[in-house]
Parts: sequence; C-alpha cells; structure tokens
Amino acid sequence: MPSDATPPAHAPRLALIHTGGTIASRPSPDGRGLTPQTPPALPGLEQVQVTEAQPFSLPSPHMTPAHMGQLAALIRELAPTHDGVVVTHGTDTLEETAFALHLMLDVKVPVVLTGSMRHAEEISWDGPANLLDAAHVALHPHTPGRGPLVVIGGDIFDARTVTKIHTTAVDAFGGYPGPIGRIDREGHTPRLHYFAMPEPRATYHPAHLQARVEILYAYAGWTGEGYAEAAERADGLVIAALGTGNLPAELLPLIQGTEKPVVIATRTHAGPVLPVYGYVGGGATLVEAGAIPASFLNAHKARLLLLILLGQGLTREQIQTVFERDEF
Ligand SMILES: NC(=O)C[C@H](N)C(=O)O
Repeated sequence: MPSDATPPAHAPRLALIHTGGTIASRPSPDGRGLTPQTPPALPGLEQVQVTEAQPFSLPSPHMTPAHMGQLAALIRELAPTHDGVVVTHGTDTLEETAFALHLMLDVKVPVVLTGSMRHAEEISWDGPANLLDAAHVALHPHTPGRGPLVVIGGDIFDARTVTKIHTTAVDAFGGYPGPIGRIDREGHTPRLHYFAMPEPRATYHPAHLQARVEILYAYAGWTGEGYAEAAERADGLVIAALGTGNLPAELLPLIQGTEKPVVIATRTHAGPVLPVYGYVGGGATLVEAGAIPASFLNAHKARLLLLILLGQGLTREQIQTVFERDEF
C-alpha cells in the first residue's frame, strides 16, 4: 500500500481545534489534581499554515451532545478554507464525539481527533507525538473520504468502531476489528498505511440534539430496576444487554409495553447484536416485542445515533430501518 505523502501545490492549511482533555491538562496550582489549562503546541510542521480555535476547554466527561453540535458547526465553517482539521479532545468521551461528528458531518476534508493519556509535566507525555501524527493523517492525500478518524499511539481508527479500552495505558484505544491504518515516522518523514478502503456512510442533519436517550446496563439477576422510570422520562432507551442481545425474562413485558424506541446493544466488547435466542428475554423475543438491535455499535454510540435520529424527527419504524441497514 502506498505510504508517501504527495506534496500539495500550496502550503497545506490545517485547522487545529482544541477542546480540552488531558492533552491540555496540567496539575492545578491548588493541588487538587489535573485540569485542562493550556492547549498543546503543534510541533515540527513548519511548512503548514495552522489556524487555531478553542470553542471551549473541558475535561471530556463534561462533553455533551450540545458541545458536539457546536464542534460540528465550527468544523463546517473552517472546512472550506482548510485541507484538514485536527481536534484535540479528552480521551474519556473521545469516541462519542468522533461518532457524533461521523454522523453529522459531510465536509470534504479529513477530520482527525486525538488526545493524550499523560499530561505535559509527565515523563511519558504523549501529547506532541499524537498531535503531530493527527496532523500528518489529516493532511495526507489518502485520508479524504473516510469520515472522522481517531489517531492515538500511531494507530488510526474509524469513528464507528473505536473505543477506549484502557484507563491508563498510552495505547488506550482499540475496538473490533482494530485500526484501519497506521502512521509511523522514518526520521522526520511520516509513513502512513491504510489497511481498509474508504467506505460510504450516511450523514444526518438533526434539527436539535436535545432528545433524552438513557442507557440501562444489564446484569445477571436484573429484574428491570430503573426501567420504568427511564422509559417514562426519556424519549428513547438503549440497553447494554447480554451476549448477542439477551435479557432476563422480566424485561420482556417491560419492553412489550414501551412505545418509545428501545435499542438493544451489548455489554460484550465486540460482535453484533443478533436476535437468535427464543427463550423469554432472548434476543428473538425482544425483537418480536419491538426492540431494535444496535448492530455492532456499543451502547453509547447507539445512544448518539438514536438521539440524532430522534432530533431529525424520524419515526420508530424509520429509526429501526437505519439500525437494520447499518446506515451509519
Ligand atoms: N486522557 C484523558 O484525556 C482523560 C481525561 N479525563 C479526559 O477525558 O478529559
């Protein structure tokens, strides 16, 4: 597979958007632990014209769908005058922002998200290398058409499948089936390989991101605690169910009695939700009761898809079709 970047005709223009996270963090002066303070500087790209923006500076557990919408709007504004966009972001919810952008953005230029696991005052500070990798990936001629990507530790991930798999390791990201590409450096020269072809994807234009979608997490012995309350106050539910999308028997009548969309994801870390089991609460009975299998999306990505589809005014049947046909 080709690996050398073709030099562009003009100086490449990169939009660098900072949103906070550990990549912008340091120990706070009051001794209370790390907080986002200073966005990281982009090292070693003298030939590139960089425009920086910082719409907000948050630890990523404070990110909301509204922030994701704000970020999408800013990227739409910057994309026409840039060749690539890099977003620095906390790693905790990075996959959610990446997937929300994947669903909402149809800009022509690459969008690459990155973060760091160690802060600027640590000996193993991984911010500069991740940022430089992300910039190289964003400006590489083989990147357009792949949707927003996540670059961490030299691995390049698709927004649909990437997930945080470790709380402290520098290689904190994975997901099934794994990276779609890899960036390394030979001296100062980036070497980039993609292992997958760009794939078509659907994009959505929700009128709002305010739908309330709650996630319930299944476990052995769950008899539906919390379900009725969540179904009452939310516009839709996602259940991180068991295995291929099964639940304890007590959940079946609850789902049968719910008009609002109920999406069944899995708490297992890889693989699709398939309605194969016919015992009470088995996936086949849940689908018969109207539940919607989440395909291979994890619960928090299924939640964002449902929230965006509700925000676009889709009916439960239309939502089911999107999930069934993997239109994301
Ligand atoms: N490594 C990180 O960025 C974690 C941090 N708590 C955040 O997501 O903002």
